[in-house]
Amino acid sequence: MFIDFEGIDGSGKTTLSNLLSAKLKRLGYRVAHAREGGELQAPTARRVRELTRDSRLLEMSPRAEFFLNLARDAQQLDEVIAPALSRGEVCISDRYLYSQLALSGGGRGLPMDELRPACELASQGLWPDLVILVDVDPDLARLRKRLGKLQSKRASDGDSRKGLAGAGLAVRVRESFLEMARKDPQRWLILENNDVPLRVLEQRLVDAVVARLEGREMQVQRIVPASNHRASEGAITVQNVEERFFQTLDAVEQREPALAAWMLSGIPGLPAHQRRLAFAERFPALIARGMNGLEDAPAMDLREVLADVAPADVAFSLTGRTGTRAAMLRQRLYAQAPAEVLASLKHDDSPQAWALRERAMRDGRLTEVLGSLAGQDCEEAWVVREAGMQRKLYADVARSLTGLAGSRADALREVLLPHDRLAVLRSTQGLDTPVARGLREALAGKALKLVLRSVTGLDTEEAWALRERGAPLTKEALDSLDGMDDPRAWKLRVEHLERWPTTAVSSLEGLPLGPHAQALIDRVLAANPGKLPLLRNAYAVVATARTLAAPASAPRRAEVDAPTRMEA
Ligand SMILES: Nc1ncnc2c1ncn2[C@@H]1O[C@H](COP(=O)(O)OP(=O)(O)OP(=O)(O)O)[C@@H](O)[C@H]1O
Ligand SMILES: Cc1cn([C@H]2C[C@H](O)[C@@H](COP(=O)(O)O)O2)c(=O)[nH]c1=O
Repeated sequence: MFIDFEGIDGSGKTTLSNLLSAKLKRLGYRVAHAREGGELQAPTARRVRELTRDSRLLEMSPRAEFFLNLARDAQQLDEVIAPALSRGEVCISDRYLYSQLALSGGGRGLPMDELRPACELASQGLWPDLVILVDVDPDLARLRKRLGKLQSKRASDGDSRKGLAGAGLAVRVRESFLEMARKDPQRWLILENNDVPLRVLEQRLVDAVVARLEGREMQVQRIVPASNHRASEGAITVQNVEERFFQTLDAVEQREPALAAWMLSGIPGLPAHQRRLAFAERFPALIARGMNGLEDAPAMDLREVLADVAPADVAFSLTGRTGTRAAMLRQRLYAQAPAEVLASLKHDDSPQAWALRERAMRDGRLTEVLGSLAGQDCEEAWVVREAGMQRKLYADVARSLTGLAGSRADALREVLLPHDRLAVLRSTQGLDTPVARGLREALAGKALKLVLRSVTGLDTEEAWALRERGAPLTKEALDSLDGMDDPRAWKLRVEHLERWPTTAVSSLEGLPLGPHAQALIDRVLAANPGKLPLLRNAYAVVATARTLAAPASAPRRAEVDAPTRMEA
């Protein structure tokens, strides 16, 4: 029997397919997993995968990507899946040709009718007996994926081609999977993975698969394990969002405690701080990292407490923090976490910041010093950039130009472009310079997410045109409105709030809670009950607005543009 797992990135395919494989083996079945532990078993397929993920290949066309992905699946089929099936084993696959239909058809917009015959050829007529669609809210999938990477200390995908189109791609891919499942109910089983502990899901999955293996008919096409969300509790509104957020957090803590700790990231105010204290011993690194953007004294106290157990995360959380306590903490952390300490100095031109940079240069940490230079236009900074160019540290030099306007910076960007276009694009965040505009125009079709990020907060005709073009496709168009009160910002939020509800709300962060903002939040919450990332963002907006409105003596949030949202 051939069992395939499908679903968007971060939906839980790898986790659940591995759990199923292990359990079936324990039950005595002979099982082959074609992507054991997440690694494609065929070496050729692994090489093809590297190619499709390489972000330098920005010109890779949707058709070329499709055929490469077919090649990967054909190789897995010929080398791993077909032989296992012919040995009479149960063969489990983590993605198969349906992924290519969903990505290239649903995601990239190629005509499905033209894709299917090519998939048929690649499959040689061999299609799974059972497809498990692990279905999840795309916002939650991104959160879990990010959290998983933080906890396993794996590097983020960074510039993998995968992220470049923006988060909207996963939304379209998910819709495409659901459509395929709807049309082929005998083959597809949908397993909902939003608010259920993994062990419960695993059991339901094993029961369903064993029923199939024993020739018993499956009774259902969608497995929706009992959820903690109780509609009977009434609507969530701005008025009760604090109470409902913390109630929900309690429930999340029961099933995914690390996620609960991470959901507190960047939320100002005493109630969130008290919950951080309660989580700090169990998840020091997550709690420390999640204080990025918080400027109040209790947050600084907690950083000092966590400094020895989670030095890198505490250092990261100091980004944008100035003042004596932040400077002393950096001094203390430098020996254990020099890269993070230096990265936290972006836009800091204080004497203490320069003293640390000089120390790091003496220690031979050129790369890290370059990472600390965003926004610095003094001669010392240009000397370091020159040293970076001599060492061919092109991406790091580009990073050092982040947010820096002017002809000198643009001239260096021109030099860097042939080496690393995405790094240069990233450096144009918030800039309205000729190079920034030219690059955005050239890359909007290839790296829409980064292009939209680079116009965050920009109030130019070019930025508005890009947002209007991007908003139907991906949520990052609304991210780029963060804290903007312009009528065009409101229009975009309202027009696209059904598609990007979580982001329509988070983009209000930093704005006062006027009637317009309250009405939007209430409307989005009412339309999306039980959507966890949305509830978190709604509470973050409300808590931030309350903090900003509080008298100056009360604990306050950082600057309005500080990153208080969760990194996802
Ligand atoms: N129900 C759940 N409870 C807790 N954690 C979960 C749950 N489902 C998934 N996760 C976590 O979410 C993260 C993503 O899961 P996983 O890697 O299995 O997804 P995937 O679909 O294989 O993603 P990708 O296609 O990007 O490799 C993992 O860290 C996993 O542990
Ligand atoms: C670039 C890109 C790809 N996908 C899909 C298409 C492929 O089948 C898989 C490859 O991913 P994996 O990490 O090897 O499982 O993902 C996608 O969904 N989004 C993208 O941007």
